[in-house]
Amino acid sequence: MAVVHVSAHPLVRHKVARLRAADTKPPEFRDLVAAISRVLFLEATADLPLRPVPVRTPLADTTGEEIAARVGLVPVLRAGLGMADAMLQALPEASVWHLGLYRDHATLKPVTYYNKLPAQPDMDVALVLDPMLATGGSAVAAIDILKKAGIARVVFVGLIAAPEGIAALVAAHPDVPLYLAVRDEKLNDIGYILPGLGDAGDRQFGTR
Ligand SMILES: O=P(O)(O)OC[C@H]1O[C@H](OP(=O)(O)OP(=O)(O)O)[C@H](O)[C@@H]1O
Ligand SMILES: O=c1cc[nH]c(=O)[nH]1
Ligand SMILES: [Mg+2]
Repeated sequence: MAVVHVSAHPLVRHKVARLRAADTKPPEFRDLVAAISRVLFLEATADLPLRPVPVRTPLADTTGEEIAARVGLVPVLRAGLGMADAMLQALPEASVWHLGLYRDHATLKPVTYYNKLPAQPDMDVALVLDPMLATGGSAVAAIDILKKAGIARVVFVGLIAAPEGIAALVAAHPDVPLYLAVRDEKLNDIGYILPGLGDAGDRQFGTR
């Protein structure tokens, strides 16, 4: 059964309120996406393995630790881009694999238009990044692609999730843990999350 982790961090709750507000303009919206993503990244990577590493301080030799897992960040275009930038600042050694998916407005089904996964991905864990988990179709499709490419360990990190999307993702990929900023109430009749924040891609990049 999948682990569904909804952040209890006060900073996340504080920032999500501003993220939702209709009067938040793209520059502030992008800053908020980055700030929330940094907290979620820490929560989603708290169990990464470490290995010992020798360190010479100005005074003595000692043993430190370094992250032993190869981490891939997989932003789902467009809206996942801001999340990946924030996480890459925290872990610059991570690889970034871009996946282009958009949701067809009529069918609500995901359409894949770009895939920059390496031919032989050699990552230990891939974090799929998408601010919005609505019907779950896009997240399920992104994870299908990663698993077909041979990635054994996948984690989903999102900002706002509808119960319908969580259920669809857990049903399709029960081995994939979810790290979320907030679980919302429901989808409206055209597949948008309520109360949500509108279209996360448009709000980050000023397109409408
Ligand atoms: O759970 P789902 O029902 O699949 O919906 C969620 C998807 O919709 C949004 O992308 P969108 O299609 O708006 O593309 P964009 O990021 O380019 O705006 C969002 O960023 C997710 O990828
Ligand atoms: O509410 C929603 C649903 C899908 N995609 C978004 O950007 N927002
Ligand atoms: Mg969009």
